[in-house]
Amino acid sequence: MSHLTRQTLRPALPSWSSRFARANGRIGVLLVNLGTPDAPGYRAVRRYLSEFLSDRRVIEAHPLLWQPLLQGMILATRPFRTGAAYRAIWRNDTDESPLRSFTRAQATQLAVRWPASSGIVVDWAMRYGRPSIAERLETLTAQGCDRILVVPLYPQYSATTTASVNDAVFRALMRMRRQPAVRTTPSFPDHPLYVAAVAERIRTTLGRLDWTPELLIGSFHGLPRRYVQAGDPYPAECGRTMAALRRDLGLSPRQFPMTFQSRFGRDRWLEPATEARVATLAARGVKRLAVVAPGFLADCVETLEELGCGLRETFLRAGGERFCLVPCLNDEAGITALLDDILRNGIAGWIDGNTVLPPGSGQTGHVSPSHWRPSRTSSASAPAGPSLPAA
Ligand SMILES: C=CC1=C(C)c2cc3[nH]c(cc4nc(cc5[nH]c(cc1n2)c(C)c5CCC(=O)O)C(CCC(=O)O)=C4C)c(C)c3C=C
Ligand SMILES: [Fe+2]
Ligand SMILES: [Fe+2]
Repeated sequence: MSHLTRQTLRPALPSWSSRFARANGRIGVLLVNLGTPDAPGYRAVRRYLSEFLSDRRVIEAHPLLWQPLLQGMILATRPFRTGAAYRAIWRNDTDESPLRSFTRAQATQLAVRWPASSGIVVDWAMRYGRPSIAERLETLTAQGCDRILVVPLYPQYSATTTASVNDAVFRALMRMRRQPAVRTTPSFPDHPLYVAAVAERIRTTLGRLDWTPELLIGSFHGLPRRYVQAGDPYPAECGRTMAALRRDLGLSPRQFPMTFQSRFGRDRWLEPATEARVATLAARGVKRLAVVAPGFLADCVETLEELGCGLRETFLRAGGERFCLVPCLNDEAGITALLDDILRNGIAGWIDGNTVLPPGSGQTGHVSPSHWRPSRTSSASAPAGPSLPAA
């Protein structure tokens, strides 16, 4: 049974010694979100946007055509507008963007369930900006992680997000002589714990209001339509999330429609567009509106500024009277339970119960207690929904 030996508690080794004296046999878990600038000023935002919008998964144009446009006109102007949006939501207490604070908090809370003494090291990274995926993979391997689970924090798969994270991981591995074994986790658009956590967030938030929304909108980040025509399953996965949430909340598509926000550039993007739909609803006499953004696991500039400020203003200006933005899961207990389940599924065969198996032990091992597997149908239950008028 020596191969089942539990990892002993070891403090992180100082970097000079870890290079030479590796504590092998650990499992690394790397949570990855999109990324965010280091500061809301022009230079930091420009640097971030330049990295983000140079990703060929995000902008599918030939660099010879795209780079002159990006480095010229777009990065000369866009950072002012984007920087103003970040300034409006910047956390002055910690001097960072909410996305970074919440992503760190999600990793910290998961690490409480899986402390270093379990043989599992939980860490986090950003696809664009810092901490980078390459840097955190180096750190994890230096801490003795010879198996690494990468968890892209996107419930719905898109090549622009999930695949881009995986690209960056494997690009970083290309520079390593001694690579860890790596697994990446699939999207989870109707994972019961995800659906239950978002539905609960909606119920609690709307339950605290002293008014009743006439309509709840589910707004997802948009995507150019041609990416979908080329095979990106993103809108279908958003649809699965909406179907599961509607089931859980007992709402119809009319009471809880799906929209897409954040058009960028001249291409046609997914429709209906959140902003246009909200303006139309207000013009048709809807006075009380609630919005939730289920595709974002953490509040960020897209939710807090674009929806919480911009969309609110659009609605009120067009005749709306009450507006509520449901917060993302952020650091709620529900997200820790979800990430814990994703982790357990992801490392199946690498641990037995809560004991880390040594690499190459040939043990299948098992983890409990997850019963979720990616599927086309949700098994979410259907407790009472928020009180919205009938469709
Ligand atoms: C062509 C451009 C873009 C595509 C495609 C795209 C897809 C996409 N993005 C997210 C999640 C987030 N995007 C965020 C910000 C953001 N996104 C774009 C452009 C595209 N996104 C830009 C230019 C920006 C910066 C803000 C702005 O200038 O408008 C964020 C917020 C990050 C933060 O720090 O708060 C998130 C999160 C998804 C899920 C997605 C595809 C499905
Ligand atoms: Fe985006
Ligand atoms: Fe946006």
